[in-house]
Order: sequence, then structure tokens, then C-alpha cells
Amino acid sequence: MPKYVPFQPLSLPDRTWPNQTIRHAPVWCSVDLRDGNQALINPMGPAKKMELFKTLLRIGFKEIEVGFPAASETDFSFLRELIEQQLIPDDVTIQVLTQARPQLIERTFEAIAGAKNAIVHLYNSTSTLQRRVVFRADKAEITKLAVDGATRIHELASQVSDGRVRYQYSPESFTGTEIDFSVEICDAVCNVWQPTIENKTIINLPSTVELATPNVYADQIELFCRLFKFRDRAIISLHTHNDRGTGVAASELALLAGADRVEGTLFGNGERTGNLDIVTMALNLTTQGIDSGLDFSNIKEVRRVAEFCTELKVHERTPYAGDLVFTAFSGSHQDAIKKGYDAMKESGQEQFEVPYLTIDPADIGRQYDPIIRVNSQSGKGGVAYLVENELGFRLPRRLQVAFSQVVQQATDSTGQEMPAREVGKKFLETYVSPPAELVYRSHKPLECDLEDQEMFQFSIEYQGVAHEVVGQGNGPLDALVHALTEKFGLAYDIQDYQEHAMEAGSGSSAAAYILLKTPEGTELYGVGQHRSLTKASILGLVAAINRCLGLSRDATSKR
Ligand SMILES: CC(=O)SCCNC(=O)CCNC(=O)[C@H](O)C(C)(C)COP(=O)(O)OP(=O)(O)OC[C@H]1O[C@@H](n2cnc3c(N)ncnc32)[C@H](O)[C@@H]1OP(=O)(O)O
Ligand SMILES: CC(C)C(=O)C(=O)O
Ligand SMILES: [Mg+2]
Repeated sequence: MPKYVPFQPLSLPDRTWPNQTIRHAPVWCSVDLRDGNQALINPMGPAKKMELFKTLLRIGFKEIEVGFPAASETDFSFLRELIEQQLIPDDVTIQVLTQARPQLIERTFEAIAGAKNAIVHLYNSTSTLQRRVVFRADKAEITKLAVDGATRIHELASQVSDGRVRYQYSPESFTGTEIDFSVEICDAVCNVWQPTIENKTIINLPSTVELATPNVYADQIELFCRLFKFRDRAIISLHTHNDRGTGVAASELALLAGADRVEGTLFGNGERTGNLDIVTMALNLTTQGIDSGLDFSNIKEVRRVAEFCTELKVHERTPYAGDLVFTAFSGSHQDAIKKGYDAMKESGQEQFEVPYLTIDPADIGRQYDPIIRVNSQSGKGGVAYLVENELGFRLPRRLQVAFSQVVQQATDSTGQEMPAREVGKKFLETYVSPPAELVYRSHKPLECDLEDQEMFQFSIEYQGVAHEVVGQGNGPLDALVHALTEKFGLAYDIQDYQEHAMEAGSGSSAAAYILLKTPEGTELYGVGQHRSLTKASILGLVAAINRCLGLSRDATSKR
């Protein structure tokens, strides 16, 4: 006998769910304070429970499972505090879990006394495995347990006069239960509760343990809905766990299969590998243009509260909320993200279309400036994005390539990420203010008789000595190059010149990019920035010359 036996999926060749799409949000129920809490190393005390409860209200949950009051004094008194202090808004229903045991049910009703709206959630396990090893009971005995529990709940609920009590039943371990038996036991419970179209019962079909691929769960839900006699008088609820890492997928596919409601927790906290991550599922809907009804516009705050209350960290790669999910390290991703943002800016379009990003980080209170980070895997796109973001320089393509090599050398040698500010600093010290043998002070135009030519006098310092040099050319840059060649024998050719106005906020100055070629054929960029475009250009040229001079200094010192 093999140690692991494959799950035997049911046969549903005429399944319809693959042809469906999700068009609206389900009813959400948070089980953070119960299923999430029961799975914590340090279960929440009253203060943490209250903080999380208030956060769940702010997010917009209208159904919240607040505990298992018959199992825990903390849960019981928390519930009493919520009710007695009138902390439950009228449009919010609290839910409480109980096993199908009379004393526990009675204690549960004591806990909810005075609540305006409550769901009493009854469960018992129905799977073949649990029937055999835990309950050692046959189907009839398991059904009797559920029916007796449902009956006691019905009796106690009929005595409640000051609030509305709704019913929920979970055939726990539904995924490991034969569908016929799940239907049979849910029908039996509903025969007791007699739901109506106006007063539906919630039938929660948990993937208590995720045993198979998510499509199998969807088949189970679709078939259950077809066979269940009370389908029209029931709200079909999902409750997935994440043992195979597909808790979200299973809930999404099962919604296609006809479910109406979903239980889960923030960031998927819960037993073992966790519950359904409601944040992910809700924001997946947002990315499809569907209003989830939940507010995650400040996801950092939601995460802070969840981490504080559960004492568990949200992983860096957790969808939407993780530290690294709006960060692209690799070059081609960075390049594409930059181009995507540029294209959106240029076209002014509202539709969010940026490669590699499914959601606008700003919509969930995150910023996109730390999206791009630079390490040795990065390329020109990301490096250029950071320089533009940090300093306002829009680098010409060849300069992007050149600077990304400078950054790569630095990150390769340290093996570390280079933070945005460091990238900016590296850019400035490499291209804008490299070590200066030549310093520009000022310039003034002189009379020039030659057509298409201009003459200038430049005040400069070269190797620590002040000079006045005169040169002529087709503009100030050409004139300075000629003056320096004549006076000091500095023979560099301008290969490329580009400029742009810098965006408002950076002092409405101009940036100029000068590519110089040395007599040996090396090409080096210099960059200038100034309120005057002419001065920005001269400063860029002087920076490029200083880089050329630095290169020959290095070559001499190596000889
Ligand atoms: C999948 C889920 O998340 S289910 C929710 C699980 N959550 C919790 O259990 C929360 C905390 N639970 C507890 O503190 C305890 O289990 C209590 C207080 C509820 C009950 O405690 P105890 O009575 O000491 O017993 P314990 O939990 O060990 O009980 C197991 C017994 O209950 C029976 N049982 C288990 N679940 C159920 C159920 N849903 N309905 C009826 N009986 C049940 C078992 O068969 C077993 O019976 P046995 O003693 O005859 O063998
Ligand atoms: C109590 C039930 C719904 C549960 O938590 C589960 O089956 O996972
Ligand atoms: Mg659960």
C-alpha cells in the first residue's frame, strides 16, 4: 500500500463553472477573531481582539465571527463587552462558533444575549476519515449529532426576543466528505431549521483541509448546489484553508461554481498554512474593476494591526501587502515599468496599464517611488527611473546604458542593493561634479565679424590657476572647446548634445548632457544643470572634460 493515496475527484463532466466569471463581490465574513485566533502561538487578549475588531469594522466587514465563546472565557467576555458596551454597529452581524454539544450551545446563547444580530454557527466533522478515527461513528450517528445540535439551537433561538438570530451549519471537513452525505446532512439540518427565502440559512462548505487542486473543490461546490434541496433558501458559504497553497484559488473557483459568501482572514492567518487570504481575494476583484466592498486603501495600517495582534509577520512576497511586491529588481522589469508609467503620463489615460503591476500601488496607500530598486540584476531602465525620480534628470539612452554599468560595477563589488539615494549620489559624483581640474566661473560674448560664428571670453580655473580664455565657434560650447584646445591642448570632440527643462519643483532649471570623445576614442558623458540653459550646457561640457582629464590621469598613474 503506498504511503500517499491520490485524492479521488468526483465525476462532473457537465460542470458549468469554468464558463463563469466573477462579476460581483461575495458576502464577506471575517473569521480572524476565531479561526485566525485559535491558530496563534499567543492567542489575542481582550485589547488586541478589540483593536482587530475595530479594524475589521473600518475595512467594512458586515459579518464577523468574533469567537468560540463556549470554548474560551476570553471569547465569552469579549462578546459580552461588545454587546454590553454597544460596540456592534446595527448593520454588522456577529457570528459565534459552537460544536454540536448541548452545554456548549447553551453557553453560546448566554454569550450572545442582547445582540441585535447574531449568527450561531454549528459545526461537526463529516469526513470519512474523521467519522472513522475521531468520532468512530457511522453516517446516521454523525447526522444525529448535527440534527440534535440544530434542534437545540432552534429551541434556544425561538426564546430570543430582543435580537435576530440566524443559523449557519458547517459539515466540517467537507472536502473529505462524500457529496451525497454532505447534502444529506445539510438537508437534515435544514429540515430542523426550516429556512425560507426571506430568512436563509448559511450553509458553509469548508475546505477544512485542502486535499486536491482548486478545480476539484469547485466541482464539489457545483455538485452540492445541484443536489441540495434547500439551495434556494440557503446562502452557500466557502471557507478554504491553504494546505496546498491554493486557498485563494479554491475560493475564487468555488465562487464561479455558485457560492454566495466567503469566510477568511486578513493575510490568510489561520490553522496550519492558513485560511483564505481575504485581502488578496478582495484586491484581486479590485484589479478586475469589481467593487469588493472592503476598504484596503490604507493597507499598511491594516497590516500593522494584523501583525501587532497576531504577532505574525506578513511575508515580503504576500500579494499586495508584502514589502517587496511593488519592487522590481531585474533590469527588463524596471525598464518596462518605467516605460509603462511614462506612457500613462503621456497619454493621460485613466486605465492603469503598467507592465508587471496589476494594481496602482497608490490605490492601496502604497507609493510607487520605491517600486524600483537597484541591485546587480538591474539594468538601464531601473537606474534611469531612479535618477529621474530622485533628481529630475531624464537620461539619454546612451547615458542610461553607461550609468547602469557604473551602478552594476558598484553593486557587483558590494553584492548589495544600492538604495535610490545612493544611486542619485553616484550619478551626481560621476557626471555632474566629477573631480575638477577645470572650473568654469563665467563667460561673456564678444564682438565677432564672421558669419554663423560667435566669440566668447571665459573665466576659468585650470589646475588651480585662474585664466581668461577666448574662443570662437558656432555657439558657446564650440567656442569653449576651441579656446581650451588652443590654450591647453585639450582636444575633445563633442559627439552628442541633449537638453531638457527640468520639471517644476526642481527649480525650473535646465539639464544638458554632453558626450565628448577623447583623441584616443573614448566617449564620456558630462551633465550640467542650471537655471540658464547656456550655463547648464557649459557646465555639462566642463564636467565631461574633467572626466576625460581624470581618465588620462588614471592612465598616467598606472603607467
Ligand atoms: C476546523 C475548526 O477550526 S473547528 C474549531 C476548532 N476550535 C476549537 O476547538 C476551539 C477551542 N476548543 C476547545 O477549547 C475545546 O475543544 C472545547 C472547549 C470546545 C471542548 O473541550 P473538551 O470537551 O475538553 O474536549 P475536546 O475538544 O478534546 O473534545 C473532543 C470531543 O468532542 C467531540 N467533538 C469534537 N467536535 C465536535 C463537534 N463539532 N460537535 C460535537 N462533538 C464534537 C469529539 O468527538 C470528542 O469526543 P469524545 O471526548 O467523546 O472523544
Ligand atoms: C469550523 C469550520 C468552519 C472551520 O473552521 C473549518 O472547517 O476549517
Ligand atoms: Mg477553518
